[in-house]
Amino acid sequence: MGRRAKNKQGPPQPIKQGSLSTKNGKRKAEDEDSGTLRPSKKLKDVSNKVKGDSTSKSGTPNGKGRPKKTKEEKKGKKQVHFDSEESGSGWEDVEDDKVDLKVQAKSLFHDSDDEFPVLQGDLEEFEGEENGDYEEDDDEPLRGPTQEFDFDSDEDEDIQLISSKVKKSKQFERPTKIIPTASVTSDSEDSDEDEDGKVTMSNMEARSRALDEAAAAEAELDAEESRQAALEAGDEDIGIDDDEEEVDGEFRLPTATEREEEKTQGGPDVQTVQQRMRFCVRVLGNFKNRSEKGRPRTEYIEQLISDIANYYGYNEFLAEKLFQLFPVAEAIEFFEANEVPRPVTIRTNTLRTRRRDLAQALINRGVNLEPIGKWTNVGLQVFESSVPIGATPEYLAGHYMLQAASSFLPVIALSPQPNERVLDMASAPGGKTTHIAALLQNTGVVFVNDANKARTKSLTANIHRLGCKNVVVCSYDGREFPKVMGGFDRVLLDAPCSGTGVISKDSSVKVNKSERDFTLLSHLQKQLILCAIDSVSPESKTGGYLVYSTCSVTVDENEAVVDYALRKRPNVKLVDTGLSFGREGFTKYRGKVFNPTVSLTRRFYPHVHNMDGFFVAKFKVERRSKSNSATENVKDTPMSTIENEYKEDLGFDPDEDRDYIEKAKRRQMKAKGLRPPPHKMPPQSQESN
Ligand SMILES: C[S@@+](CC[C@H](N)C(=O)[O-])C[C@H]1O[C@@H](n2cnc3c(N)ncnc32)[C@H](O)[C@@H]1O
Repeated sequence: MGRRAKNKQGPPQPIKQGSLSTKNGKRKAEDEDSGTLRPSKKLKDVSNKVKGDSTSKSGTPNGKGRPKKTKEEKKGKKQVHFDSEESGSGWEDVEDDKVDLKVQAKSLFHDSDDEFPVLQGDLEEFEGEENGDYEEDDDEPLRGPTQEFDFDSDEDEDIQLISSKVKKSKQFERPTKIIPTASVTSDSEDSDEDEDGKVTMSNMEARSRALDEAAAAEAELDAEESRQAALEAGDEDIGIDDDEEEVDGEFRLPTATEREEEKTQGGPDVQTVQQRMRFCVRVLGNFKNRSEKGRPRTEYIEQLISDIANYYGYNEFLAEKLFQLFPVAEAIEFFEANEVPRPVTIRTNTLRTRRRDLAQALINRGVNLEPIGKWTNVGLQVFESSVPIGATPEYLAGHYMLQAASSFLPVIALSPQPNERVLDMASAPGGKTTHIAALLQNTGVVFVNDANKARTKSLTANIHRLGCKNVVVCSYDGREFPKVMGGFDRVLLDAPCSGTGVISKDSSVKVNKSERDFTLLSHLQKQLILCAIDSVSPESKTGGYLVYSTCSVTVDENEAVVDYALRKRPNVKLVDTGLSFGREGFTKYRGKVFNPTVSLTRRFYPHVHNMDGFFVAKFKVERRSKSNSATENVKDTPMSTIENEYKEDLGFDPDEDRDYIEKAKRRQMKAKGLRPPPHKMPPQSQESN
């Protein structure tokens, strides 16, 4: 067994243990119908990391990230409430003049912040309350801290202290926090043990946090270690207890005929699938010693992917795509983590208040919260609340934004400076926009754009609620933006994506994405990134940066796009994101080799960081030298030309398409009883004639 395997970090815990699972797969439905719980313990033992409170997984059949009522809730215990309305899958109603992508892309995209759009319909509840007072504050915003990194601040401890005083009598369970980094852990100021080393009421909080952090750092090391081991050995001994062998007993991989038979009988039962997954993971962990003679590795992998798809409710294509991102055992952890909601987090709006004051105000209302971690000085993690967190007077007064922790990352990487001119190219519903405006302290200007006009309504509402006064909202296709204006100090492209990082919030992704969707998305992202680069001013005195981000974990939407941009724009280079944690981007993936600097990009995973899956890349845009000015400015280039630039990479062959169109036209004419014109010979054949 791997040294660390015995000691592994627990799973990313949900806000309240026991309110898990957004399963919508077939197995889930069966479980619920039969009233039995999904017996996941065995699997968790295999991964030896994901040890969530499986017995309490009651699950929700519809997914959409809304946890089903837990036993605690039914008994009347408190839970976190959201009153914010969930928006649609996004990107509906985009003008259809670019039929090629826009039409096809409808409903392809996923918006990382869709879960927390502007509050609607709850205002009446608070009429005549503090709300009015806050409105007066609009013209005199409180200026909060503008730096994201403030490691000297003792604010975290203060908030914890306030929080712990209020919580004393409540006996709250302490779920695992969002995972901080090893570097943060080593810096930790929380080792404030009493001199005699005793645990006291005053140091308990800090000690438990320090333990969480140490465990988190350990988890990151574990993952790294197993990745390295897998790469080096070409085999993945994932450290399963040897006595597990006995539990497997005589279990063996079914033959192709047996699998066919199984299908005709309506598929295997959930126990069989579970046992088989566990078995395959074990065999693949030490293939030389555990595999059956004559059965190749691919057979085990095929079986495992098919069972994962079945068990977790994915289509096989996506199950395989996601499986391929990780070593075998870690893949299971990833799929498991997608069954658990991520922690509820809020971002303090420093234009209106300070985090300490906000924390105090919410604690007074019965909200149990803590600072997210040292990497942000504006984030709070909400554990429990007796009030709807999306409808408190503080929320309505714009003191905070309900925002996933991962969504802070691109803005931290962007690091806008006061008085700069910033573009947020795909911005609705505005989680990152309002964060940018706050970091600019309402100075400079933020142009915020979204191709979907309907979505700019919630964007505008958020901008007003949070008191951002330096924002100009517009609605263009981002691919046209360089033609509209340019010269920005910094640009954020939080690109439309497949949402494979936010499956715990929107489980429909599990079944509604096909290979073609990923091709189209990658195509659009490549077009957008070039336009985003060309919107940055290389002359900027303070900036000249682009941040590209997605809430997806696939390589096609991330490293492949970044690598493409590096090839097409020799005047840009990747730079450090400034984020103190996250895994390095892939520089090699399934036979593709990317620019080595792609390792500067960062990946975030639910099973590692207890955040939504996310990707962040930061570019520095430099002046074009004469030698590289061959690549025209997208701004001055017609869209048709820009699209042609992608031809070779995207596998679209216009000549081939022309032929298909021609054939289709001829068929149509024949069907109408018309005689099609004689078939035109392709130029080459004519020449050879
Ligand atoms: C991931 S979401 C952005 C989330 C936003 N940055 C936030 O933090 O709230 C992607 C957005 O891109 C928009 N979008 C899709 N295609 C676009 C295009 N061609 N140009 C500009 N925006 C586009 C979608 O309408 C969607 O709102």
